Amino acid sequence: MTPAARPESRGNRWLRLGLETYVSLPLFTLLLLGVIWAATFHFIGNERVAAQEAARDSVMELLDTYEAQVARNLNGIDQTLKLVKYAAERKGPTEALPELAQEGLLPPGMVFAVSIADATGRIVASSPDAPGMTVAGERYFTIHRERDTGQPFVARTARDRGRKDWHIHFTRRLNGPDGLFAGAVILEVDPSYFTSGYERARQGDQGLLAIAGSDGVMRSVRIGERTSWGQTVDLAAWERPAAQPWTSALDGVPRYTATRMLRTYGLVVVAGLAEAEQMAPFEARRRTHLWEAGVASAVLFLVIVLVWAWSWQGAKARRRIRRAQETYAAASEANLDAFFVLRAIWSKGAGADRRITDFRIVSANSRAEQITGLAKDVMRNNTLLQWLPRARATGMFDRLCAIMAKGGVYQEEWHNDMPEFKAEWMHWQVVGVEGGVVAILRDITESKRDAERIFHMAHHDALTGLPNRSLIGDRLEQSILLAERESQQVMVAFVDLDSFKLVNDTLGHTAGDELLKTVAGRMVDCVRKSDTVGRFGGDEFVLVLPQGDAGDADRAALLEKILAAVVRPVLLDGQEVQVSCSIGAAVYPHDGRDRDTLMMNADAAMYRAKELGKNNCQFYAQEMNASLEEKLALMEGLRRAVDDKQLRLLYQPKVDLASGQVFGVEALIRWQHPERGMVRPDLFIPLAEESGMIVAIGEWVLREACRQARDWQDAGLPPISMSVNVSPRQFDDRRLVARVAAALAEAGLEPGWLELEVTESLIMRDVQQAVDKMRELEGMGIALSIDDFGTGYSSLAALKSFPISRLKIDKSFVRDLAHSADDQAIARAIISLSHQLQMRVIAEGVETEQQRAFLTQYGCDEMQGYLFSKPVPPEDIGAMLARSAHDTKG
Ligand SMILES: Nc1nc2c(ncn2[C@@H]2O[C@@H]3COP(=O)(O)O[C@H]4[C@@H](O)[C@H](n5cnc6c(=O)[nH]c(N)nc65)O[C@@H]4COP(=O)(O)O[C@H]3[C@H]2O)c(=O)[nH]1
Repeated sequence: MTPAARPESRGNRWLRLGLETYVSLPLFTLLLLGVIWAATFHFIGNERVAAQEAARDSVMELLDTYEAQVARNLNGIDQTLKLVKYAAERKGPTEALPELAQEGLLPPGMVFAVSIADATGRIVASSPDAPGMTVAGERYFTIHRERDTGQPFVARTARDRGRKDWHIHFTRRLNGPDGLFAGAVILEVDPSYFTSGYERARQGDQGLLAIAGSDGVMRSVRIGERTSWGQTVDLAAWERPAAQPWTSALDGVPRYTATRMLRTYGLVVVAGLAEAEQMAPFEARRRTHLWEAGVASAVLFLVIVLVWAWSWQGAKARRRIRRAQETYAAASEANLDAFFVLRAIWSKGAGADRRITDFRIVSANSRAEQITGLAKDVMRNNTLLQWLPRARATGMFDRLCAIMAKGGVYQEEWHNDMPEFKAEWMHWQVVGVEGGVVAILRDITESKRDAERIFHMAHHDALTGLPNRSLIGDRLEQSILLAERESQQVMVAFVDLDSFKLVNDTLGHTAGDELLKTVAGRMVDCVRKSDTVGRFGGDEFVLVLPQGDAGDADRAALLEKILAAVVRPVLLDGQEVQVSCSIGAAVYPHDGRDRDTLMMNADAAMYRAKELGKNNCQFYAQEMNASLEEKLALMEGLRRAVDDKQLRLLYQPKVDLASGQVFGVEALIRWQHPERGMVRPDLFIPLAEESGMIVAIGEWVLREACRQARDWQDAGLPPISMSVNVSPRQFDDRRLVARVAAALAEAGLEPGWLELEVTESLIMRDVQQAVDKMRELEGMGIALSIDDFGTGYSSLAALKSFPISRLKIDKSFVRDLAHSADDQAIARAIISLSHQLQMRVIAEGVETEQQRAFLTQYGCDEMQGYLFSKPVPPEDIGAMLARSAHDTKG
């Protein structure tokens, strides 16, 4: 690994490239080949020069020898001519030859023929004999006759008439005693006589020996084994210095040639050596040298190719490594992670004694600088233990040694407590590499904090900061596991605030939130730190209380404490508010062995507490579940009831007390359950209200009731008012007015025949909102009445502002009217109040004559109850109205 690399300069790049073997080797090879071939050609050149030199020397040597030989021969011939001339001049031509022959002074007749011609050209004596021949026409005879040069004459090679063979004629003039021309001495010589000294061993097959006349005509030429004559040549050309071989017209063979003039005889001797033959040894050596250089080059080339291939592979591998290093350096610089490359420092010794004593920081990137606050150079001069003295104590050093020994990748999240690092949480990734480790470090403090924040948000309630549903579940599970291991108990308590909704609705959500926070704080104060108080949602809290071996009494005491804490008044917006709570508890392992069972049972117990009048706590008992299960089953069935047309409406007549006439009916719902038969509304309406299904059910009731009222009218029955109950959730529905209008429109019923009954507690939750909505309905022509009047806490002021046309005395006051003075007083008060507020008053649940009598006596306007009729199917009402109409007519 290398530290972050700076970009390499162009000069350095070329230098590095030049130093690469795969580049320098071919260059060196070219150089070497150049040297080999230059040396070879130089050597060959030298040898050529030497060979040419030798050839020139040889030809000169040959010429010297040949010249001497020819000169000797010519001198011999001339001596003979002179001798014959002398003898002929002294003794006469005929005497001279026999005398000389007798004395053995004539040359052998095989080679030479000697003749003497007289002044007329007739041969007068000859040896060997050639009688009757004349040479008067020969050129040499003419020359001698015309002039006495005192010199011999050499004629061209020719044939005599007397002799068939070709000869060279050497002649001298004969003078008479008077000094006048007396004839000529003629010596004929075979032309090959002058070239017989040709040595094959020395001159080869194409060597040349020749004698030419100064007239340029060859007297005798020998090339190899062949002798010829008579060719005319340009002697001036032949006389050139023998430096360069040249090609004569004789046979077209290039030769080194040399000539020399023999002035006495007017002859030129020529020696020549064929270039090809002279240079043959050199050519052989040249080929050998070229072959040797070629082989040496090939071997060199082969070796170099192998070395080059090897070095190219090496260079490629090095380039790959360099690129990897550059990439690593660039990547590590650009990386958001800190990189450290550490190389192990080993102790001296061998085998088991040898161990890692420290790590040297070889390389680090810029991010490492940021996370450590140390410059890279400072880090690189450090070892791990110098830099992090606590690395050994914290186990970091040993772990690095182990990773290096094992190899592979090791990673962990690490809560840092070393001041050398500027991050609280780090993610370490350590990779074991050859000779050390690479540590990659990432600052994860922010993400850790985010995760913690998210975890807290996901597991805690935003309002109170208490654990939420999911964390409560976890805590309960943990507590159960612990309790299981240690044979202990865990109590789960469901706490539901009573009347919280009322506070929320009357004082607003801010006050409601404040109340929840206060109550939560009080509950937390009541329990131990190890207990969990969580908010389940809305006004529901859950407590998880590991109990050890506490008994029922202890548990009850704790829950009572919580009840007391919650019920203490709370100051909200300067107003003192008091809420109670209902608590249901279930205990592990008795009431359930798992989380869900315990929760469900605690919930059931809480419902029982509610049923039992609130502000109390209940421990789970098995039978509670039965009603809960039934409730769940009913809820499930109710979902299908509307679609499956299982709902019915019964109608209970309302009677005018003064006239006894039916003036209206109240629509009362029934659920025709497929298995349970007719289910009463007080069993399922609260469930529908709780689940929200009341909105859909209420809409169905409205439409069905309006349709029925219209049907009766269409049947010609006297029009009556139709009362429909509106539940709190239905009343809160933003679209209530629209739904009512739609139901009326759909049925074609005039709004004046519809009356909506709302409960007293409903309109008292948010008086202003209720007034607004009621005014809207009233504006449409719909009548409104207050149901169950007397059970709530209506303020007179509020009551005055409602557009109400009728108050209904709750049947709980009617029931004991005969015996209870209180109920009588209440009934009287309600009647009186209604009248004062210009409202009509109706009593419900009238079963007896006494009740009717009392009500009539105190001015109650209308009544409704079994005394007149129970709720009945629509056809009964139809019959009832038909009857009433008939009676009236009658
Ligand atoms: N003991 C006795 N009871 C009498 C007498 N005369 C009438 N009743 C009963 O008193 C209840 C009067 O209705 P409610 O006070 O509005 O009380 C209703 C009403 O609050 C609710 N309810 C019924 N139908 C509907 C509906 O369509 N919508 C809504 N939201 N609630 C309904 O269910 C409650 C109970 O309804 P029901 O069981 O039909 O019970 C009816 C009726 O059958 C009598 O002389 N003696």
